[in-house]
Amino acid sequence: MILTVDVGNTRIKASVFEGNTSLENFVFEKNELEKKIENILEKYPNCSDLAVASVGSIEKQSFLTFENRLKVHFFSHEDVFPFHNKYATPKTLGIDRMILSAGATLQFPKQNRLVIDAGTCITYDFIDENDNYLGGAISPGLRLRYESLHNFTARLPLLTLETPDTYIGNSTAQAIHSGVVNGFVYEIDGFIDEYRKEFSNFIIILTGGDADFLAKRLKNTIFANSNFLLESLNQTYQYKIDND
Ligand SMILES: Nc1ncnc2c1ncn2[C@@H]1O[C@H](COP(=O)(O)OP(=O)(O)OP(=O)(O)O)[C@@H](O)[C@H]1O
Ligand SMILES: CC(C)(CO)[C@@H](O)C(=O)NCCC(=O)O
Ligand SMILES: [K+]
Repeated sequence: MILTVDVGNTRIKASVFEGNTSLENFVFEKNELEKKIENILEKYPNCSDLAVASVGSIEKQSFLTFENRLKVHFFSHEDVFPFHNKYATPKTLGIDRMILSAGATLQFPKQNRLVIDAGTCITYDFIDENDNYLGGAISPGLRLRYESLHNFTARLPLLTLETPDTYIGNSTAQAIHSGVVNGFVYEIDGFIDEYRKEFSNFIIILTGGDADFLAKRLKNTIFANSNFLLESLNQTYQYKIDND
């Protein structure tokens, strides 16, 4: 059994895998890390490996305490990945984007793939049918948009996610919901349309904390898999073991 841990910008997600099957998922805050992992290992004592991808502030050292019980692997740019990295600054490419791209490459061989992760940030990653990682985009996520409007203006309230009735918001609240939610949806549909102009065929993988909310609102039909990063982490770890 493999325990996979995704340290995101906001929260931590973990899953226990038996082969390719996820047995249970966990979500927790950064200050609970050690205690939560202890609990998971108590419940699943057959975990033999711990695979971590972190874009957050948590470093490798935080996982060293588990090394006497499990094989711990903290993913970095030094690892083997199943794609050719064409990013001009490969060392600064987020490890979450690398894991998502590895998962897309391994799960959907020999085709163009676009991965959209709607989390704290929205990230777009494109891997072509020859397994070249080309790059993509980074923009603010849904919650970050609500928070930025409030934090960087004098008068805008902090609102929580609500689906706007129309794109013509007729009050401050409706205008904000329209700007944030419709803007979010138009952006993603717009990017997909742009990729369609250049690549006739590609599969789209939508993941992240806002994936389910988004999937039903996009013009383009896409299947959401909010577990894709953890699944990819499990697969990239197996790939690493086979190719080291
Ligand atoms: N409890 C929650 N805390 C934070 N965001 C949440 C929560 N529940 C739903 N969300 C939604 O999920 C989005 C954040 O996604 P996610 O949880 O994937 O972020 P994350 O943990 O920071 O991971 P990453 O850094 O990989 O994006 C927010 O825009 C928000 O709308
Ligand atoms: C874009 C985020 C914040 C998304 O989690 C992360 O992938 C990151 O910190 N990336 C580094 C910059 C880059 O990917 O080019
Ligand atoms: K993200």
